[in-house]
Amino acid sequence: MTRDYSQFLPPSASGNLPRKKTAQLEKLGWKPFFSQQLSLDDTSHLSPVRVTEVHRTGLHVLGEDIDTLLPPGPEATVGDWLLYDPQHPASSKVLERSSVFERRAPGTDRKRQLIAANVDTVFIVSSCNKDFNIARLERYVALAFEAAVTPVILLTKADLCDDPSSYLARASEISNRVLVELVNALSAEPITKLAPWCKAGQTVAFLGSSGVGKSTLVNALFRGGVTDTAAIREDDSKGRHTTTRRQMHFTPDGCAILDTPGMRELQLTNVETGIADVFADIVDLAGHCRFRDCHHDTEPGCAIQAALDSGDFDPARFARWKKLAAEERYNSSSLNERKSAEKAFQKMVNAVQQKTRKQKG
Ligand SMILES: Nc1nc2c(ncn2[C@@H]2O[C@H](COP(=O)(O)OP(=O)(O)OP(=O)(O)O)[C@@H](O)[C@H]2O)c(=O)[nH]1
Ligand SMILES: [Zn+2]
Repeated sequence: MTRDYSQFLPPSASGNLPRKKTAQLEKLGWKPFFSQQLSLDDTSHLSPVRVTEVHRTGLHVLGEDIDTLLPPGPEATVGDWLLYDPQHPASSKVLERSSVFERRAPGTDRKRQLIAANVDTVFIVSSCNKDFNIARLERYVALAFEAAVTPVILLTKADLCDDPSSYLARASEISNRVLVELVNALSAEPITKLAPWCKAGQTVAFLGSSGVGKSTLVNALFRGGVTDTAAIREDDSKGRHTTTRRQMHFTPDGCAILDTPGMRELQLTNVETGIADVFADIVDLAGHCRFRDCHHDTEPGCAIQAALDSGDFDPARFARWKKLAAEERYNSSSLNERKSAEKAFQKMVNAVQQKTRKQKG
């Protein structure tokens, strides 16, 4: 009798899927990270599929010879990988994500909203003009770090600027973990400059303010031939027409570009570790302050104040870190926490006003 020992062996990079199947999935962005999550039992009756669009009526998924709409059920977003169960499509399992962009919904319960999953690289786009803002770039880099996505900063409109190298120098100081590229998005440059991150099987996304050139860059990657960006009209469950945009496109090079409305509106919430990564040097220093809850203002034994005094530290960068960290605390706090903070503040204002009145009277 031949025994099957395979279940005792560590999962292989290609998992338990046949080579032909893997090759098809790799075009959609399949990686060893996902195959390693599959058991033999899974692959016997389930198929990996990737979510390319989220509709009110369900999830549009692509896989090996699969192009279908799953009914609502799995808590998934664009870019997610699911194990499609043809018998019970609504209970298809979501595979663990290699990265995820998410945000907290406004309101009391602050429910988590998934924006995009399994993105490999995010291009943070700004222009060599008055759009350029270090604080904003730092915020986007923190978001990327928090999502576990590699950020690359692209500075567009280099062709319209007299001294692009000064912008390059300033952006390069943000973090030694982030590469910065100058680019003229209207030329052929994007194809060559972005090529290292836009290979077949890679998934990329773009972040940046309006007008910085995101669409122009995407168009360049499609060699001007984006065919499926146009709005698609579909019927929702009540037979009404709704307009949606295709949210994942594949370039001629086979790179997936993830473009969801949510990505464009991303705010800074729950990015505490991302901020700590961007400002790792400051966080390191703060660890040397005498008090664990040091505010780095006037406390004795403050390592940050000492570094600022000695001129080792850029005070503007320190100020940006303080602002970003405070904003993050505010955005991530619950509505109740905010209300009680506002109440406490109002109480203090009232007390001060009363005291002033008494002094006057
Ligand atoms: N000269 C020059 N013009 C550029 C460059 N990048 C973008 N533009 C122009 O800037 C304008 C805005 O570019 P878009 O690509 O629409 O900007 P966007 O970031 O997609 O903007 P939203 O769609 O509002 O988010 C367009 O007129 C582009 O032609 C560049 O590198 N050089
Ligand atoms: Zn301190």
